[in-house]
Amino acid sequence: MQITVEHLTKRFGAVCANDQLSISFASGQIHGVLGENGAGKSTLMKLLAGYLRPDEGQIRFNGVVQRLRGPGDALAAGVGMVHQEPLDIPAFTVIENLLCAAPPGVFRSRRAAEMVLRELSAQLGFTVDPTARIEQLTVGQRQQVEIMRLLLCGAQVLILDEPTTGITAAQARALFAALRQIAAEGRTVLFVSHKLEEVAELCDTVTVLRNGRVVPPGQLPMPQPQEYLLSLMFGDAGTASSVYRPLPTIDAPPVWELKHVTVRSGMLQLVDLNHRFTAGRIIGLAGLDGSGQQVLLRLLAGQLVPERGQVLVNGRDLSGAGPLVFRQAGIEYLPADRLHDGMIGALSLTDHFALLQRNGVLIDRRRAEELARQAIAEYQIKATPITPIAALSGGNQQRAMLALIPPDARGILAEQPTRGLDVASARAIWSRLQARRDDGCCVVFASPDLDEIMEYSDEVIVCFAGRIGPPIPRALLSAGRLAELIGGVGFEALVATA
Ligand SMILES: Nc1ncnc2c1ncn2[C@@H]1O[C@H](COP(=O)(O)OP(=O)(O)OP(=O)(O)O)[C@@H](O)[C@H]1O
Repeated sequence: MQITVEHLTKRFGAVCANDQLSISFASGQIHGVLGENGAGKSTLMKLLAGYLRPDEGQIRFNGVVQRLRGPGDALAAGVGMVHQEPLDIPAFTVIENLLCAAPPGVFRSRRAAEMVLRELSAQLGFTVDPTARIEQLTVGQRQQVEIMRLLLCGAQVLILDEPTTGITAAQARALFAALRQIAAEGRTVLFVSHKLEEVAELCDTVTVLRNGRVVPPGQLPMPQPQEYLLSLMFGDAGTASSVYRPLPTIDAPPVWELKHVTVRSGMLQLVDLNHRFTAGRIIGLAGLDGSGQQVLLRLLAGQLVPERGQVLVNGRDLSGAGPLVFRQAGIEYLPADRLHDGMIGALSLTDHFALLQRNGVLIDRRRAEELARQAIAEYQIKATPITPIAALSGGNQQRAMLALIPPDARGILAEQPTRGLDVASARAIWSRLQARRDDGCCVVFASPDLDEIMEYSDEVIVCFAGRIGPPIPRALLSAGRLAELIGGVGFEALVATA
């Protein structure tokens, strides 16, 4: 199905998120949509998928003008969208999600649905068990469920908003192969991303958005030179060099110390951990999805209680204490899922500062607003103090979450700190995290992106199949060696020499 938009415009108050866009996406192809955070990509996709209504302009599917009243209309017309944060029901199984979202009459019975799902999953090379509960799945598997749900509901156009965010390299490969198959069958794929390499690898065309407009006006065939696309996306900022600042050598005390700790989360158990996480360091946790990084982060945040052993925070034994006690001890946790676990989407930055006030039952609203204004200026957040957090772009949400960390924090735990962010926003986040490190904070982060691990860590800890390796100084590690360790090659020898 061909999608065409003409003079499409969407405003949010004073912000013109899509400004007179005119583009056409041909069927049977994969179309990349590139742009920095806040460029207007998600807005365009939500207009096409019926989640938003345009202020001006037209949307045509196969030449027919559409008046979409909601996502149901768009899907009935053949357009489905996979969101950055999957829109599934975690407590339901895969098959229950499929059944409750499908229009009436699509599946004859639960068994029929299960059979169709298994077939499609095998055909697309996915690894989804129809009887598993969504909350037990990885982000990558949840995305696979969403894609299959939309295809089974008849989508001829698949929109994917930052689909490789938070999934493993293997899942990304499976996704790309599936998308190529889907396009080869004549469907249209719109692939929204910040990652140039992915667009270069996968897409037949690219459309670059900047400040709500298409630059240059119209679609470009792929391949295009990377430098050219970067300059379209960011202007001069895109070609600036990395913000990595090496670490001065220091002899600092540990923020966290683990002594013979054993901890379990679901099926995964980390046994006999003995690690020190030193102040003034950035420590990257590398590993395949589900190798133990998240369990370790949650242990260090007080969200998981050890079965055995001691967790010392700034020298105090906090084994068995909960997250509140850890926060009071100066530990902050930045979850990957900013909107569900990190902040409250319906509340503004002012509301969040009000929630953090520690002065009894009275809220000093004026003070909260003042702090929100300061944070907006200092962290360059594109929002007002009263904009709901959910309305901010991913990069602005992440800046807001960082701005909420109190200045006296001693340890910051960041799960995928630049998840879904473009190059410029990622650099901004990293220069903030480095500033925190320079102030003596210990920053521990997990990322599926090996380049990010290599670029920003002072020390790297490899997690492999529930085992946590010793810290390796970044200077002693090459990208190739890291990739091998993540796959288990040489991991035993590394642990043995520690
Ligand atoms: N519901 C909303 N209310 C107010 N402003 C909004 C809303 N949705 C988007 N915006 C604003 O519109 C602009 C474009 O946002 P959009 O989410 O489309 O950008 P994006 O390119 O998808 O960014 P990202 O890559 O971070 O997801 C941003 O300035 C954003 O803050």
